[in-house]
Amino acid sequence: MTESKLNPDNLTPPRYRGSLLSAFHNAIRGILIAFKNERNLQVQMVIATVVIFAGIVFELNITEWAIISISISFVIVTEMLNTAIENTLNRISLEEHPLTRNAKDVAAGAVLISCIAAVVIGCQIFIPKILGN
Ligand SMILES: Nc1ncnc2c1ncn2[C@@H]1O[C@H](COP(=O)(O)OP(=O)(O)OP(=O)(O)O)[C@@H](O)[C@H]1O
Repeated sequence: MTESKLNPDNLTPPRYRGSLLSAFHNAIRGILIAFKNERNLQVQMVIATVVIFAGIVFELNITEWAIISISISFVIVTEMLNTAIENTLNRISLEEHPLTRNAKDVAAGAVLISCIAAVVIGCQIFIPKILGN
């Protein structure tokens, strides 16, 4: 389908429009594909599991669990968006290009910021508990 034939009020090409159920199925597929193919996501999930286990051991309160949950989700979401951006750029062209480099580096930078924030939050929550304060 050419771009000119797309309805500006609904930019999804007709052949990809589906039910709510198929949208949910596609989203689950996206999550599974990302976790299967992205080593960084697998490492982040291992770290998240350790953090959740530590949260149980140190008996985090409801607010601390909320902050930890948001931090873990933030890292996973930025990593998945980074993967989506990388895939899109690679689909457009595998040729070296400074704009592709910038786009990939900016996306990777977003992941780095989310990881640093998660580490800082983890330290703020767990260090006082480890030190027994
Ligand atoms: N087509 C390209 N043109 C220019 N630079 C590129 C291109 N593809 C990748 N790069 C550079 O190489 C880096 C790594 O890109 P790549 O697509 O291999 O990501 P990756 O190593 O799989 O990253 P991640 O670990 O986040 O999945 C990019 O951040 C960018 O600096």
